[in-house]
Amino acid sequence: MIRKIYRLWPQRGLLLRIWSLTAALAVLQGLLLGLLVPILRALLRPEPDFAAATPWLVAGAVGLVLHQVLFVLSTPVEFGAGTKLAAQLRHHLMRQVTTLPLGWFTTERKAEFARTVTSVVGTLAPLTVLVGGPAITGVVLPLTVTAVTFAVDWRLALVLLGTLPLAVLALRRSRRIVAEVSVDMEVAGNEVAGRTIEFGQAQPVLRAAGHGSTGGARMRAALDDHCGRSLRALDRMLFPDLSYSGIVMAGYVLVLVLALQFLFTGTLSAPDTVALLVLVVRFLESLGGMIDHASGIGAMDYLADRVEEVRHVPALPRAARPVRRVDRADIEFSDVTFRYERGRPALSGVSFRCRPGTTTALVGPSGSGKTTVIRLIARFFDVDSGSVRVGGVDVRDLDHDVLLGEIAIVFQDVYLFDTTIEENLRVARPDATDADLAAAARAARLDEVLDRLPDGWRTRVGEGGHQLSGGERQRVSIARAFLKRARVVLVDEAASALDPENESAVNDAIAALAEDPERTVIVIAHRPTTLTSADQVIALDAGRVVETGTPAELRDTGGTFARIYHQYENARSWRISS
Ligand SMILES: Nc1ncnc2c1ncn2[C@@H]1O[C@H](COP(=O)(O)OP(=O)(O)OP(=O)(O)O)[C@@H](O)[C@H]1O
Repeated sequence: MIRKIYRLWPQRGLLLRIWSLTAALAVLQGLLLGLLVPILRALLRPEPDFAAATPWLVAGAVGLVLHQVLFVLSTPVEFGAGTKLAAQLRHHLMRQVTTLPLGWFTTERKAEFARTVTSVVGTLAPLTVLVGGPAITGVVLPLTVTAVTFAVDWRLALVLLGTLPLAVLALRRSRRIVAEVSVDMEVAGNEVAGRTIEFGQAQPVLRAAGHGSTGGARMRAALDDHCGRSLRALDRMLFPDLSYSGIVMAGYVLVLVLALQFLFTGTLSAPDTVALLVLVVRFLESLGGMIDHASGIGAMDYLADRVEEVRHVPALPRAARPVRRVDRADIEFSDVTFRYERGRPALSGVSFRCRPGTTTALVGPSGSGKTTVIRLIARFFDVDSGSVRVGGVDVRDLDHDVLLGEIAIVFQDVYLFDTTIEENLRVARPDATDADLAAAARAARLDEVLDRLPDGWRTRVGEGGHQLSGGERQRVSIARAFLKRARVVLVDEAASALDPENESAVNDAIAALAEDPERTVIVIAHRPTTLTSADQVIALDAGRVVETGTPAELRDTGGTFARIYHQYENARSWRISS
């Protein structure tokens, strides 16, 4: 356990200092107790021999001072150590996720990662100090006492030594059960949290149905389940707790009986018996105290596994000698096949080429693989076979930062940081001048939005950008692409209807992006205007390219493109007439 936690931490200096001070204090305590043997031997006789006891008493006094000094030294090291350790691990995890494939960041994993960085690390770090320390004492002190006992009476030392593995086995069992129970309780806790949110949101419905104060059945079921699981958890932990205490107690009784028997048979002197009984009490006390920390140790085990899960996600493989320059921004798929973790291949044998200065429209029914094409260009994932090339270089051989520096992605659900519009644009190029910002805003038709907002560039957009409409957020995103001077722009056009002003602004902005002869634009197209203005259309179906050509060539073929084009046209005329 201690080794597992130790390996988990990126910087081990602080942990090492805390734990070595704790271990040193435990060894010193055991040795100080051991001094009782020569002291009692010298003093507990018909004629006490103070001269013989004096060096041991002096050694004891020096040992006590040393103990106090170590204790004073360890206090400031431990003070705030939990917070420092949490910060170290959090920084490490944050660095680690920047190396992961972007495809790893699904909604569930993002939530899980947020929980790991906040609550899991926040609980684990203080536990390593509050529980890790006593756990080390609980092992080191009994071992030191056993070693001292060996020097006095090997028979009793063997009994102590025999108690240790039995106690460790019982403790392990208890720890395993705590870990299992923790998972169970977390599932029940998440269910209660989910039902509580639902309960809050469903208040109008519940009240309309006359259940406002009594609550919904699902909420009650979740609470009952949580209560039931808690009681079962307590039941499950009771037996291992009792068996551990039983083993420790049996060890104590056995040593007591044997010590008295050795005393009365004359094989153990009275002073040694007294000293050994004191040692044994301390041995059992610190060993017995471990059960109080069993749940803490079990929790540490479980939390450490959760952190390990994130730490062991394989990073994107990096080329040994990555290419750091791309001359042209053309994109080429050669016989690409790709499958997500589960399911059938999302793309099979896909080949196409997009030249700089052109716009390519990707079309196809839902699930045909359009988004996957975009993800593979930005190397969210690596292909299973074939290759994706940007500027003639396989994206796996390109330096990842260079690749991402060339690409701008305009998602449907653009995420904006909870700060000003200006800061949100500067993410694309932190050293941009005001003139650069203004030019990018003009090209993306964001300037019209800024003119309307009372605080202009300094308008805060709210969490995720919710203070702006979908079309306005897309304009911010397109402005970022201009500012970044990205030579590859990948756009996922909003599938849902934008208001006419936003729609025409976003259309114009995408068209303006395509005017740069060095830029390659690929759009997942959902609007007839985008489809007709594209230089090339690639129609996908079930992960395969089924048509490639210009819009004019494909419009009257009766194929996938023609069908989708007419559907979009019909939807648009329906919207206009309704
Ligand atoms: N993260 C994922 N994990 C597993 N399967 C996925 C994932 N993303 C997409 N898929 C599957 O891959 C296939 C292609 O999906 P993709 O999102 O590329 O299609 P699409 O044409 O963009 O669809 P839509 O128009 O609905 O967005 C689908 O069968 C989809 O279910």
